[in-house]
Formats: sequence, C-alpha cells, structure tokens
Amino acid sequence: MNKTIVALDFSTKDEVLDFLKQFDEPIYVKIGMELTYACGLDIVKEVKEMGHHIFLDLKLHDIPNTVKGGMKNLAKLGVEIVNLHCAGGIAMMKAAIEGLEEGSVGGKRPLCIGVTQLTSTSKEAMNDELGIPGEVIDCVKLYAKNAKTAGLDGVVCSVHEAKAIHEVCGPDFLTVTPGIRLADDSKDDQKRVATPAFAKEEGCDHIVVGRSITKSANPKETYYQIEEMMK
Ligand SMILES: O=c1ccn([C@@H]2O[C@H](COP(=O)(O)O)[C@@H](O)[C@H]2O)c(=O)[nH]1
Repeated sequence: MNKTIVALDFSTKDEVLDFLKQFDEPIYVKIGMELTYACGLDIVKEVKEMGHHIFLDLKLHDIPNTVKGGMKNLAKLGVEIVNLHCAGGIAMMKAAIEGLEEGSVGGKRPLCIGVTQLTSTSKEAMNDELGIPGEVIDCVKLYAKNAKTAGLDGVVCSVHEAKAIHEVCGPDFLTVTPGIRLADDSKDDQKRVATPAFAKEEGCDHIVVGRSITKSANPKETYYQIEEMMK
C-alpha cells in the first residue's frame, strides 16, 4: 500500500482529472471539503471508479446521533478511510463506528481515524485560543487514547506525535500525518511540520501531502521521490 496520500485540494473536476491522468497506477488520494463542496460526492465515485484509494477527509464533528447518520451514508460510498474530530468526544466517536458498521458495503466498513489537533495549531493557539492548557503532545495523546477506546482505527496527528501515539495505543493504531514539507523551514498555515524522511524515522503509517506535490513543477516526479523517501 502506498505510504503517501495526495491531498486533492482542487475546486474543479478538470483539475482533478488533469492531475490524476499523470499516474498510470492507482494511488492513495485524499478528498476533502474544498473538492467535495465544489463537486459534491459524485467526485468520490468518479475517482474511485478510476481505481484510486480514497481517504474522504470531511472531519465530522457533531452530536453522536448526527455523526452516526452521516457516517452511515459515507460508508455506502465504499471509500477506504473516513474521519472525524476527536474533540467531539468518545460517545460521538462510538456512534460514528456504529454508523459505519450499519452502512458498510460487503461487511467491510471504512477505516475511521480521528483528528487530534490540526497540524496548523501551535501550542500558543491551543492554549490561548482553544483554551486547552499544557503541551500539544499531551492533548494529542489523550485524544488518541479516547479514539482507541471508542473503537477507531487510528488518528491524524503531526509527525512529531506519531511515535508517542504508537507507544500509547500500539503499533497497529494508524498514524496519518499531514503537515509534510520538503524542507523543514518552509512553513505557511501549517505549524507542526516535518519532512518525509523524518516521518519515516518516526514510524508514521501514512503521510498526507498536498501543495508540495500538487503545486510542484513536476507533480508525478515529486510524488515518486516522496514515496521513495518513505520506503
Ligand atoms: O491536522 C490536519 C488535518 C488535515 N490536514 C489536511 O491535509 C492536507 C495538507 O495539505 P498541504 O497542502 O500539504 O498543507 C490538507 O488537505 C488539509 O486539509 C492537515 O493539513 N492537517
């Protein structure tokens, strides 16, 4: 299975097709809110029909009953991974798994992973704006433990927390890590960033890469260079 999940953060179907036509084998892609809100869930079906593996990144966060219903319908799409915000709590996460099980196709539900703290959140923002005291790592570890208790398959975290999460939740608990930059000093909206090489060192299961690939002069070459770094 590919280690790199490419974030298809585009606003039109044409951009998606232009991007994907470079690849002559299935890759792992992430479809998030930008693309879904532009093209609807039909784009998920189309990309799936092209043979690509899909992480549907809609980050659900609502009351348990609503998340259960939402997940039940997302499960019917037959994607590989869906997600939610761990901040919704254990009852919400348990409800999500129930919904996925009810909606699953062929008895196999999508994997469900929880966003711990967004990789765009710094310690200062977490403390002062979100009102969560302490270190990011402690909050991320607590949310990961809650996700495991609720029956989730893993979490979204930064590379810097992946090793600690595997220690606390076990080696099979998935760590999916965005905030990947090819050089450590290139920061934008992302705050907790790391290189693919460091992600490999820290044992991340998958890295999520958007702009470093999609805005590269040669996206296909950059994708395969990153895949090589993760081997
Ligand atoms: O904590 C999170 C959760 C999700 N993301 C998503 O990953 C990609 C990253 O894109 P880049 O262009 O490589 O920064 C994007 O789709 C985010 O929505 C995240 O960055 N951090």
